[in-house]
Order: sequence, then C-alpha cells, then structure tokens
Amino acid sequence: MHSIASYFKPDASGADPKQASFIPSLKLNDGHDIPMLAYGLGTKASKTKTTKSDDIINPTVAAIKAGYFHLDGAESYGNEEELGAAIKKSGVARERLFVTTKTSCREGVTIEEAFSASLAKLKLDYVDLYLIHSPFWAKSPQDLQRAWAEMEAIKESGRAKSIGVSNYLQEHLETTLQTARVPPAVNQIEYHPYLQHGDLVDFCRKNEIAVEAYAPLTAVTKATGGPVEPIYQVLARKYGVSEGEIALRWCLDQGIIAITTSSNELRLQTYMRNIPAFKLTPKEVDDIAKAGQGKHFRGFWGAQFSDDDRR
Ligand SMILES: NC(=O)c1ccc[n+]([C@@H]2O[C@H](COP(=O)([O-])OP(=O)(O)OC[C@H]3O[C@@H](n4cnc5c(N)ncnc54)[C@H](O)[C@@H]3O)[C@@H](O)[C@H]2O)c1
Ligand SMILES: OCCc1c[nH]c2ccccc12
Repeated sequence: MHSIASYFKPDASGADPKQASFIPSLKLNDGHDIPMLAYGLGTKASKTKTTKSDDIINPTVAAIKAGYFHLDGAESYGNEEELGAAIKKSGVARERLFVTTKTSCREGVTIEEAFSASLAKLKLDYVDLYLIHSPFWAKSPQDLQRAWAEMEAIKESGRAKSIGVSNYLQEHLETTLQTARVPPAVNQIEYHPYLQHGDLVDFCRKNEIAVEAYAPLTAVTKATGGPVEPIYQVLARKYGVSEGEIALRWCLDQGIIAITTSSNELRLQTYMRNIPAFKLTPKEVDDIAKAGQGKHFRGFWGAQFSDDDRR
C-alpha cells in the first residue's frame, strides 16, 4: 500500500519562503518520491500556445514560484520548449523539481527517438517521470508490451527516474504486467467524483501503481450542478476554503496525486496555501464518493472508451 511518506517543502531558491507550502509526497513503487499536487501544461496552457510562448512560460514560472514543483507536460501538448524555458527562468534548482513528460507512441517513431526529442526540447538531461500517454494507438496486446520494454530501457539508462502509463484500463495494465520487468510506477487517469472508474483504482493500489488524477476539478468546472455540489459547499464552509480545494483534497486524502492547472496566479497561490492546511475525514471522502456515483461525466478521450466504462 502507498503511504504519504514525506512532505515536500519548497526551498528558498525560487519559491516564496513565506508560503507555508508543505505538499505531501507519495513514495512510488521504485522508491522515488512524487509531490501530490502538480501543475499541468496540457489543456488550458496548451490552448494559449497560438498567441506567444510567453503565455506558457510566464504562468509556468509563476506556478513554480508559488511552490508547484511537480510539472506535468507531454510531447503532444507542444510546449516542452516553454516548460524547459520556465524551469530555467524560475531559478529553482533542477533537483528540487519533479518533471513529467509523455510519449504519444506515434507510428514510425520509436519511444527512444520521442524521448530524446523531448529531453532536447526541455533542455534537461533527465525527467522524473516518463509516461505512455494512452494505450489507444496499440493494435494488439504485444504492441503495449513492446512499448513498455522500450520504456524500461529508458529507465535503465537513468534518463527517466520513474516510468508509467496514462489512460490505462485494467486490461491494459494486466497486459503490460504480464511481461514487465519493472512495473509502471503511475497510471495517470481522469479522476473526479463523476468518473471513479469502478475497480481500476483498487487494482492500481493492489499492484502498487500510484494513481494520478487529471481533471480533478471537473465537478466545479465542466460538470456543475451535480450531486456532489451540496457536499462540496458544506465542506467548503466548514474548512473555510473553496469548492475546488475540497475537490483537490478529496484526491489527496485517498492517496491520489492531483494534477491541476490555471493561469490565475492568485488561485494557484491560494491552493498552495490552503491545500496543506486541512484534511477531509474518511467519512467526508466517502460521502463525496457515494454522491458522485449518481452522475457520470468524462471530459477527455471520450471516443476511445466504450459504454462499458460508464462507472
Ligand atoms: N494524461 C492525459 O490524457 C491528460 C488529460 C487531461 C489533462 N491532463 C493533465 O492534467 C492537467 C490538468 O487537467 P485539467 O485542466 O482538466 O484540470 P482541472 O480539473 O484542474 O481543471 C483546470 C481548469 O479549470 C479552470 N479552473 C480552475 N479553478 C476553477 C474554478 N474555481 N472555477 C472555474 N474554473 C476553474 C482552470 O482555469 C483550468 O482551465 C493538464 O494540464 C494536463 O497536464 C492529462
Ligand atoms: O493529456 C490531455 C489530453 C491531450 C492529449 N493530447 C493533447 C494535446 C493538447 C492538449 C491536450 C491533449
């Protein structure tokens, strides 16, 4: 089982030392620590790409300075150069950061080639976590097993400290585990009260695969008016925080890493200050989970999942 092993404290090299930013970390199955709150460069951040690269770099620098030392990027977001530039501009020591990127497993490009290109864009000599972005490109179980063997070779080279997957269902994980020498450290999935994925999270826990939640704010952003809303409202009043902070804490209090994003610096700073300062009770976590069963919502990769996944 995972435990919240240590507390991640930004140092004074870039983050504001006045901020009480103690974001918990989780111990991965390979022994590395992962900060449980991350800043994502997909979705909103990549949409602004069409204007200027500064529109990606500056909010990312602000996020790092606010204490978001876990940064979630991807080859397909098209902004690894900006992520690398923001890391440099932040002045925070590389070893204090936890940098993730992902491979799209494009046809005709080896994962090694994609990874080398990502490192070059990031101007880094290693990433903390490298993920297969999704299993949907694979035409056979063997495709997934071969891709995982390529990921293992990258980990062995030391240029990715941890390796994992994203958007994998239990069947994809089982296929991968059949031939894996190193199990995935992480499965990054859309996760919020309206998409709890049946037994998938328990399967990950049993196999010591950490779960990362993307789109954790869905119930207060894209799927408002649902059954968890009154509970979020009561708990937000009780703890003196926003409903978004209840949504993020709901992940953390289940041992699930939350990846959020915003270009609103004040909102990011407030999250960083408030999230470590309160905790939901097990009953509150359970109440949200139970209420969430009353609605289904998926914001990403919809066409790739069958109706069987409506759990
Ligand atoms: N692996 C994948 O396939 C995958 C898919 C989606 C996202 N991701 C990663 O996860 C990150 C976060 O995903 P997300 O953007 O869906 O997460 P999220 O649920 O945190 O939503 C963030 C969005 O909500 C808005 N927001 C924040 N607080 C709000 C509030 N109180 N009211 C209204 N709007 C508010 C933000 O401006 C932003 O656009 C991405 O940047 C990316 O790095 C990965
Ligand atoms: O990971 C978020 C979903 C996603 C996959 N590829 C992308 C490219 C740009 C923005 C989001 C995505």
